[in-house]
Amino acid sequence: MTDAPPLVLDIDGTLTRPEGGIDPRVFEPVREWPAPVVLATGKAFPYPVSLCTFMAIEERVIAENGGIAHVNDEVLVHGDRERTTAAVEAFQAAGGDLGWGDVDLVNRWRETEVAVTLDADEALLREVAAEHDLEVVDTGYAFHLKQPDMSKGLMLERVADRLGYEPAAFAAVGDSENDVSTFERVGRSFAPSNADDRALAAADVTLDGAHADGTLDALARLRA
Ligand SMILES: O=C(O)COP(=O)(O)O
Ligand SMILES: [Mg+2]
Repeated sequence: MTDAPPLVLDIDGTLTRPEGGIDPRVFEPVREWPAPVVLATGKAFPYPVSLCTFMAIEERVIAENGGIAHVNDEVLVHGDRERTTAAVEAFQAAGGDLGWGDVDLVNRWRETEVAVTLDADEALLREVAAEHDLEVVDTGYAFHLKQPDMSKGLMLERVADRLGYEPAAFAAVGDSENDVSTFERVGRSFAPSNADDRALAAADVTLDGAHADGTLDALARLRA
C-alpha cells in the first residue's frame, strides 16, 4: 500500500462496540496505518491523548469538538472556556444539572467546552445556550455546550496544515452531527450504519456495518 490517505477518526460510535468501549479490532489497522491518523472527538483532551499513548501511535488529536488539539509537539486552542462557564452557571442557577454526579470526570479536564448528560433538561440547556451565543451539539453520547465557531472540521484545517496536508487529502469516519464539519472538509467521508441522520446525510459513503464493524470496512476499502 503506497497511497493510503491520512485519516480523521471519531471515537464514540466509530471505534467503539455497540455496547460501549473501544473495539480492540481497530488497534492493529490504526497502529499500522501508513499515513498520519488524527483522532477527533468530543471527549476532553486527555482521553484521546491517552488512547493514542496506549495504542502506541503519535498523539495527533482534536478534542472537545475542536476546542483544543495536539499535533507535532504543539497544542492548538480555539475555545474560550469562560464563555461556557458563564452559561453553565446560568443553567445550574435555573435548576439544570450537568448530570455526571458529584465527581464529574467527564468535564474535569475540559479546557474549552462542557458536556452534559443526554437526560439533562435539553430545552433549558438550549435556551441558556442561545442566551450566551453558544450552541448545543448532540453526539448521541452527550450534549456539548460550545461556541458555534468551534468544530472538529475547523480545527482539522490547522492540524492538517501542521502535518503538511490539505484537509481534502484526508479520509474520515464518524457517526454524528459533530462529525459533519469534518466531512465537509475531507476528500472521502464514511458513516457507519449507527450514525445519526446528519452524519449519514453528510457522508460520501454509508457503511452497512455499525460502529467498529463499519469503520473496519471503511479502512479496508481505503487500503484496497
Ligand atoms: O463523547 C461524546 O459526546 C462524543 O465523542 P465522539 O466525538 O468521540 O463521538
Ligand atoms: Mg462519535
